[in-house]
Amino acid sequence: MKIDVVNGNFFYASKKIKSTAFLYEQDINFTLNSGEILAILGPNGAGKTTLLKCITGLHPWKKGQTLIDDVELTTIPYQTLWKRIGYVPQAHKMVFGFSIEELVVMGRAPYISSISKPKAEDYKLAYEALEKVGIANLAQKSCNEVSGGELQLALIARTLVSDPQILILDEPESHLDIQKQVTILQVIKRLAKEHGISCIINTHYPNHAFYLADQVLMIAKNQAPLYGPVDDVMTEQNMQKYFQLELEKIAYESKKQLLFETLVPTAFATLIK
Ligand SMILES: Nc1ncnc2c1ncn2[C@@H]1O[C@H](COP(=O)(O)OP(=O)(O)OP(=O)(O)O)[C@@H](O)[C@H]1O
Repeated sequence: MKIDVVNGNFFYASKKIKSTAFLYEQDINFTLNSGEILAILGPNGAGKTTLLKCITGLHPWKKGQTLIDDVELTTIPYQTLWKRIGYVPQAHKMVFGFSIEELVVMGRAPYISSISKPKAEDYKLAYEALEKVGIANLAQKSCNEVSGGELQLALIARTLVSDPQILILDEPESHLDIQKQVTILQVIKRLAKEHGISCIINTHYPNHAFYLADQVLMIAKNQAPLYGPVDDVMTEQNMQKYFQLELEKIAYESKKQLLFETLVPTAFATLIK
């Protein structure tokens, strides 16, 4: 599915917070086609999580709009919308009284009527989703007995089980060991490239944007949002400006073929000395 954000901007306002200063220095605009991956990068507090919530309508835009296949998101019925969108929030260690399998089956909710129970087919799909993220062996464990990373993988499986056409992930790799990070990145890339799912991912790892993304949206306080193809946006100059950190781009080559690029903080060199 195609997602457009057109002139989007937002501010938090409540009885306590009177300010109506926009969070983003300039309005957010981007287009993401079916099967494309957009990585959102930015320092802590730049507004990445807020942006995902605005894109999905969880926080209504104060200005601008989200279009799904050219239809204004707010006009799409709630249940139809959440069959299309899978949203994986940042993982927190939550206390659930459920097993991992039950947690994942709950992802089928948009397909199950409020008076029915999940059927054998729903459990089969849940098991397949758990296999996809590599934790089918934990199906019968209680959510309280697994690690933060394992719970994160279960939350991703819960999203996959509803067969979304758009996948929105808020720092899905943040609690995962390096092997599981690679698994998750491979799963996301496969879902996009083989199943045509459009993915938006918040990440603190520039390397993951290099590996995964077709496009990058870079945001930071008091900086205009930058949006475009990975190589155009993720330059040493832009990273320094948006993250206040000097980085050097290094190419990883094999047999004179560029396999991927990585950004290394130059400060590491002085730490080693
Ligand atoms: N519910 C809220 N009410 C008021 N302000 C909020 C609320 N949630 C977030 N903020 C503020 O909005 C700004 C952006 O927060 P957000 O969580 O979107 O940033 P982020 O880029 O996702 O950060 P991080 O990388 O640390 O997860 C921050 O200054 C934050 O303090």
